[in-house]
Amino acid sequence: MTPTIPVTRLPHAEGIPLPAYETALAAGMDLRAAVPEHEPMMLKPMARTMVPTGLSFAVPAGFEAQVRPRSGLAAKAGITCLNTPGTIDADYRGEVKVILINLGEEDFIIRRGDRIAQLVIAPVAQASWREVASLEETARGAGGFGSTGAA
Ligand SMILES: O=c1ccn([C@H]2C[C@H](O)[C@@H](COP(=O)(O)OP(=O)(O)OP(=O)(O)O)O2)c(=O)[nH]1
Ligand SMILES: [Mg+2]
Repeated sequence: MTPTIPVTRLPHAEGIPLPAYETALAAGMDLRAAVPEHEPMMLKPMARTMVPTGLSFAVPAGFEAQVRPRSGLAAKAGITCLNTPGTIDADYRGEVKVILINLGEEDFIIRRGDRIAQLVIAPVAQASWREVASLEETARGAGGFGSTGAA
């Protein structure tokens, strides 16, 4: 299924391409920084910031959008999304922002149009609770947190 997402480009995103799949079967569309041309952002080691994308969009009901890190930025510069995966609710109409943190050792510069994160559209379910006295048994039971062994 290929949902179509209504999107508005805010004035500060003028001229920045909409997020796009970079390859035929990519899962994510790269999100670009809508920072002013003359005011790149500087992210010092261990600092975090909210990077504007200049985009507001209406994710269809039954889907969510996830804001995820780009592996290249993580591997090369220690840049990641602090709240990964960021959750964009289907009823959110504000500007989508990317919360980046610099876990590397060098200052990181974010320039206008840089691809800073990626957006994955995923189906999502809303659940309701049915409170019960006890749960059905399973082989795993309460085992977790390494209960099956390390290697
Ligand atoms: O990386 C992100 C994460 C969230 N959002 C926006 C869209 C999302 O629908 C809204 C709320 O996000 P979330 O529920 O994660 O944050 P919250 O702290 O629980 O805020 P709220 O009380 O508004 O739900 O913020 C972003 O723009 N970028
Ligand atoms: Mg919330």
